Amino acid sequence: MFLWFVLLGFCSFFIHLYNILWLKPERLRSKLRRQGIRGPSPSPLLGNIPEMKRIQSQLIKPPYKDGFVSHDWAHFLFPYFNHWKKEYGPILMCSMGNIQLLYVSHKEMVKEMSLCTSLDLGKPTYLQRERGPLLGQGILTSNGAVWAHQRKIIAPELYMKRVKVIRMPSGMVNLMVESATSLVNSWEMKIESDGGIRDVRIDEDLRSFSADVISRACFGSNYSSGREIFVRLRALQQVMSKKSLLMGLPGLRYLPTKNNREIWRLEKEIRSLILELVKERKEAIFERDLLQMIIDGAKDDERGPVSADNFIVDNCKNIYFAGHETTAMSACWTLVLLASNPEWQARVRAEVLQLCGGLAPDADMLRKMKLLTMVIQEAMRLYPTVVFMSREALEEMKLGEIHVPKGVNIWIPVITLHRDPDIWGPDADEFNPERFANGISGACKLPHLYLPFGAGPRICAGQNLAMTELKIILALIISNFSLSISPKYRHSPVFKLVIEPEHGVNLLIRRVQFEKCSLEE
Ligand code: HEM
Repeated sequence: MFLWFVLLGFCSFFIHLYNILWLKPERLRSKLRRQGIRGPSPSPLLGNIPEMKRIQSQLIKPPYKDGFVSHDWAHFLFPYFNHWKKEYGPILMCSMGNIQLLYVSHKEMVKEMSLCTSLDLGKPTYLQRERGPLLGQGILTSNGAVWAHQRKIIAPELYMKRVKVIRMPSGMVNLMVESATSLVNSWEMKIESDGGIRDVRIDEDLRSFSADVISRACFGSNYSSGREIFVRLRALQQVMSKKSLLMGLPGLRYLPTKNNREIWRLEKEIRSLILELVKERKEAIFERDLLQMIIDGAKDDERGPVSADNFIVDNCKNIYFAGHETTAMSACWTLVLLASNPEWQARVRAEVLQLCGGLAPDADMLRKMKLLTMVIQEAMRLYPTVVFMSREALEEMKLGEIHVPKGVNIWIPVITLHRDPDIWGPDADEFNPERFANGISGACKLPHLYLPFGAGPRICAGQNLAMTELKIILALIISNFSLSISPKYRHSPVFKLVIEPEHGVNLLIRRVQFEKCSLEE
């Protein structure tokens, strides 16, 4: 009898595995196939992961040339998609483990998706499973009513009018200027001690700046404790990015591998640090910053105290993840572009100095920085930190001419769309901020395909805060220093959940001989 039950248990387990690993994805594929959508044949357990690895390994990267920044990097990151696109067209299907993907670079369909407001088109559910330790069930990964509740709490806090006067005594702009000024001062000290010019590794400094800003926006007076959390979140992101290509493999995250044990440790530490902060809050004076909004929002969550804690922890982690690396890396790529384009550097510097006249930028000056805005927009076109816009059909739905079955993931390759000569013209691969002189709609034929902040109801909630932060740090750097590419710099953008410089960014930095533009006393 016992043996019979064991045998039955084994059989049900294998039938279940067979169902989730092969039958279910195959059903989705056959529904797509019947509509004429094609793609590479998947293997049962890994889908197309082995072929992805094979194509990637066959790719020969051109050798580095000192000081040379080529923008032709996108196809080195995901060569398999380009390879398959040539064979199967702009809408193709493929699988990562048991995740069934629809890769869509078809312009009309991307437009349809950007405009789709249905809650049936949500964030991929695998994100909660696979990136759980980093993102949990916060605003970035949740769907339906849970997401709508989180968006209602978080998004209004990040709107422009709030960014200008956000609840800290001196306002968010001044706080950002304070953080940016301390970075400028630290570079100045380094340069002086080196006799007027210094080779500086800028990416870590920009990460610290961005961490500082977001800690202050989120945690107000507790921002130094917030930074402790950041250090661990960054470490968690690094560990988790190591396994991103295997993400579709079921059960992998439960194995006590070295990586997973590190992930679990960091996750636990982050959780207790955030909850400690919340506890301190309850005992201290009431403060109206983003953390307080999230704590108040958690009270409306009717799923009990454990869920309220998860609500707070997950959303704090989400704000960190959403706003930290993205902003730091966007600033980094913009500086690389300015350093390798001295003409634009001089034009932006002249604009900032003319508008600021040696003073710290305020909201009004920032609004008038047209050239700087154009440069940032062009940098985010060539180096979008988030390279795919991803969605899942949470119910069967029609997008364009395609009936997308429930459970199919849709990936829109932002990098490919941002380089398409049909959209941007023959100089699509070149740095030319002039194209944004008349805004995004003047820059290209299909403005809804410019997606650095995503699109639709899930568009980046922090884009105003991000643009303000970028303008402040870049204005202060460019008005105080002149930049050129260091011989140490090797241009190699890589994907680690966002697009990062593989070997960091080294720039040669000199003081410019103008009046210093810093925080006004
Ligand atoms: C240059 C910097 C930034 C870039 C490039 C960026 C980009 C993005 C992108 C592409 C998305 C996904 C949109 C989609 O799937 O359609 C997103 C979502 C989001 N971002 Fe940003 N982001 C930046 C900075 C920030 C900052 C500073 C914050 C907050 C402090 C923030 C908060 C969010 C939130 C909360 C979401 C989730 C929105 C939702 O799902 O409802 N982002 N961001």
